[in-house]
Amino acid sequence: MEQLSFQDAQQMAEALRVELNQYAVEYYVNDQPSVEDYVYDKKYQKLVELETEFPDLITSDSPTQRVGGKVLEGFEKVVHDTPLYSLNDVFNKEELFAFDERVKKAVGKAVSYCCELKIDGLSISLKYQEGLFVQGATRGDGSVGENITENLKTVKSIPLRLSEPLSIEVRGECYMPKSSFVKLNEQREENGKEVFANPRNAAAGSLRQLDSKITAHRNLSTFLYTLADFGPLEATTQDQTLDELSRLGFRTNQEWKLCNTIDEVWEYIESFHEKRSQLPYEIDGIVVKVNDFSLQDQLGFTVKAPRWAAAYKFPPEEAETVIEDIEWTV
Ligand SMILES: NC(=O)c1cc2c(=O)c3cc(F)ccc3oc2nc1N
Repeated sequence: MEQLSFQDAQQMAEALRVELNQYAVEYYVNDQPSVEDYVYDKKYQKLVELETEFPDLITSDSPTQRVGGKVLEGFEKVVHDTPLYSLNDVFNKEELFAFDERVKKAVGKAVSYCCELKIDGLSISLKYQEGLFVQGATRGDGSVGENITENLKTVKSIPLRLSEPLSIEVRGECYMPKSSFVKLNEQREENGKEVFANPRNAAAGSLRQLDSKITAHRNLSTFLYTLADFGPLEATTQDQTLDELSRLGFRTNQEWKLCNTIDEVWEYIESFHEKRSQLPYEIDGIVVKVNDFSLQDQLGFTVKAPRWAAAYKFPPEEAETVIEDIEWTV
């Protein structure tokens, strides 16, 4: 390549970064790629050449920073600014309706609920300073988690830079798609390694890697659902929050539904109980949340969980009964 001035290289690198990050949002966040892989790969290679020749060009949001870096000795602890609570489970229609009765009694009126698929992954917390991803952590015990920033940087659906220079904290679920889980276990079986029992364990094992280069190959994804530190954002309901997260470049699960009665909630639950096995990711139920934040504040939390939410749990999916090829003695 002809000798480039630093300024020219800097302009080219910035343009390539913007273009490549946009392609990545289309592919990994919106599942709607606009270019073929080879177009991405060629431009990516060009950026790698520029960054190799001019290392000072490398920025924290460059797509080249997603391949994983140094191997850690261990994970630092992270004290969460606000706790990551767990959810109260309900297991049948009666318990769900009893939850609704408690809510109506406490707030003195019927409320709308935002219903979301309950993704069977790991809770994560992501912090951004002036729009840049600065820290990712596990839930841990709810108050103290592990700093897994290096690993989460390799998760392609997590934006390294937001569409606005905001300082916020968001929370959601990191999971492994069913198809990636099957492929990973096939590889492990071929290499004589122990297979993972389910996608949740596979995701957990992939996020607990001290070598983020391994995490980078596990094809993890995310669905974000909560703003923990709103910064300047003013969402006042859960459905607005989901729209805001999406606008900022986060991957959100689009199956959510605003239900104005508990009967609608029940219909939604029944519909997804049927569709569950066709989803490309595992869910273990439906999360039912009082939609209005002022009502959530009125309801508050118990020691371990919000009073304004319930997790309707599905029974464990019947494992496909695989009849092994029985070796018939000849
Ligand atoms: N697994 C999930 O897909 C999921 C999980 C939670 C929570 O764990 C959760 C915990 C809280 F204290 C409050 C809201 C929550 O909302 C949630 N929403 C979701 N969609």
